[in-house]
Amino acid sequence: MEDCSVDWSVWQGEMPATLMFIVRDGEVLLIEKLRGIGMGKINGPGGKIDPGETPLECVIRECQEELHITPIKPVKMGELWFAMSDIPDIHCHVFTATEFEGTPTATEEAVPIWTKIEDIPWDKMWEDDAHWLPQMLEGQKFLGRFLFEGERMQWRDVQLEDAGVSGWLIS
Ligand SMILES: Nc1nc2c([nH]c(=O)n2[C@H]2C[C@H](O)[C@@H](COP(=O)(O)OP(=O)(O)OP(=O)(O)O)O2)c(=O)[nH]1
Repeated sequence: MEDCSVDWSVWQGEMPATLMFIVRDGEVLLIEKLRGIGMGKINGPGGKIDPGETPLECVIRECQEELHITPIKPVKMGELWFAMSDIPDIHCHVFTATEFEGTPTATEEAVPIWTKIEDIPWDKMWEDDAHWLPQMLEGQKFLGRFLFEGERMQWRDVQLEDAGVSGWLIS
C-alpha cells in the first residue's frame, strides 16, 4: 500500500457516527441499509451522532429507529477514522452487545438480517470491514484508519487492543 497522504496526528473527523453489532448464538444482526451513506450495502445499524448526543446515546437511538430494538449494555469496541474524498471525514464509534429488547423489524431505513459469522457477505459490505470486523467479533478492541477515494479503500491501518484503544479520540 502506498504512503498515506493524511496526517493522522492532527486528523479530526468532521462527521461523528456510530455502528452496532449485536451478536447472539454465533450470529450477528446485520442490516440492508436502505438510505443514507452506504445505501444498498450490508452493515450494522448506526448513523450520525446528533448535536449534544453521546456516541452511546446515538447507537441506542439508531437501533431503535432502524430496527425497533434497544441494545442492552453496549460495549465500545473500536473507532473507525475515515478520510474520505467526496464527503466529510467520518469518525465512527463501534459497539457490540449480546442482549437487546424488542424484535428486529424492517423499517424505511433498514431490513434486519441475522447472519452466521462465517457467512458474513463481505462483497456487499464496505471494503474496510474485512480488516476489523472479524477481529472485533473475536473480542478484540481496535482503531482502524482508512483513506477512501469514493467507495474504494486506498490505504489502511488497523491497531488492535491497547495499541488501538490508546489512540481513541473519545474513551
Ligand atoms: N461498516 C462500515 N460502516 C461505515 C463505513 N463508512 C461509514 O460511513 N459507515 C457507517 C457509519 C454510519 O453508521 C453510517 C453513515 O451514516 P448514515 O448516513 O447512516 O447516518 P444517518 O442514518 O444518521 O443518516 P440519514 O439517513 O438520517 O441521513 O455508515 C465503512 O466503511 N464501514
